[in-house]
Amino acid sequence: MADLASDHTTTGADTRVYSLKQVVNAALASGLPVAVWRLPLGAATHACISFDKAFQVEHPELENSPFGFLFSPFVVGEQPSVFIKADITYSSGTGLLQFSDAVTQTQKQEFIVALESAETTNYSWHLNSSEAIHQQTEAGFKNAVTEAVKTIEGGQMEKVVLSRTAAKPLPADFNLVDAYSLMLEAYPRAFATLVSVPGTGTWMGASPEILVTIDPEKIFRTVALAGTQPAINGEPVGNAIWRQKEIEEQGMVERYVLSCFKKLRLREYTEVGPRTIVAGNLMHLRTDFSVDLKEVDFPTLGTDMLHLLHPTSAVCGLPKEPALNFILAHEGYGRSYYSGYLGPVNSPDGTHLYVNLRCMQLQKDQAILYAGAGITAESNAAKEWQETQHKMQTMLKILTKF
Ligand SMILES: C=C(O[C@H]1C=CC=C(C(=O)O)[C@@H]1O)C(=O)O
Repeated sequence: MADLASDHTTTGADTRVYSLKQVVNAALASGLPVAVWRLPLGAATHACISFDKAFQVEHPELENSPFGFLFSPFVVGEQPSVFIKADITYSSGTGLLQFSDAVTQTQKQEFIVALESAETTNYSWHLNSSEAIHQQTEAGFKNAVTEAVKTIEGGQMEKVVLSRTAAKPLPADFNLVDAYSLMLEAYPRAFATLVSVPGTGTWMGASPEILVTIDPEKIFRTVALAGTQPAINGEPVGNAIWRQKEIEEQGMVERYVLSCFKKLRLREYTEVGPRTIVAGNLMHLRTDFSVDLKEVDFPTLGTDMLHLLHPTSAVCGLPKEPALNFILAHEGYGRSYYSGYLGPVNSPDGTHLYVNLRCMQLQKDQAILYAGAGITAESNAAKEWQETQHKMQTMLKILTKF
């Protein structure tokens, strides 16, 4: 282990090399909020830690935000949108920690002491203050799907995304950072996150769905993602055959993205797809949208699209309002941060907000897995239930590795 009594500068940088486990455990031991992320196909894992224990934002604004990590629920206002300001940053690429100018010498020294014992001890993660989560039964979920199909046939909406939870006991030797590392390996194409905030709780996930990203070259991106079928090992994605139901379901998400551009009177965008993509054990249809902000003068596009898009038709439905009301009335539980959004804002790699899918919430002794499925007039309740089971495999596979 590094010599902790010496060899660190008194300004921004600490010259010692740390492991991700040390950094996360030191944050947990110090009672601080921490977020960890790895971009799809990214080589390095990044983390940020805030000394502010409960920083909440009412209406996230991307353009003027300092560097930090945003964690927002499905229903804005039902849970807080948490912002983990990057007081301390870490990258596995260098193994170095960086302290922002806002960090005092005392805070820095205390954190360095916490790092000392952080490699070996298995610290407990931050828990949600109201741990009880209502479970949706198989019969309850299928009834909700049947009701949804009737409502769609009645013309009140075109599509609604219904979801459910499943509680799984944590294996005796479960370790938070080891689980995250297993997830990085298992899902190299996913946006892989671990967020742990005092009072808010701990979530881990491997999302396939961009909500809003703006890279350092000032390219804005979003996607329309929908339609699901199991990926067949070794089978080229080009051979995938999609039913009319999935094509229409994805088409609705695409139309919704286009309607948001239209609302903002933005015409200069690029649209590619839909194409088949692989996400873990599943395939989806995805259309990619991009806007070059160097050429289009629209400085607030990121924030404007974020608020228009969320919750997208991939997690809520179409039209948005009746679909949301249907979810709140029939889903039978609160989604909390599942199908909300999360990611770094104004990091050196830009802003990368993804939809919180293929995720689990870690309680003291169990994991709560979340998954949903898009319901249209063509939906069959048994198949939709099975689809949620397939989606839950993404996190289940990680739990069974212990
Ligand atoms: C709602 C989820 O997935 C969405 C994203 C892709 C495909 C979906 C679908 O085919 O239903 C969902 O809209 C989830 O993973 O819980």
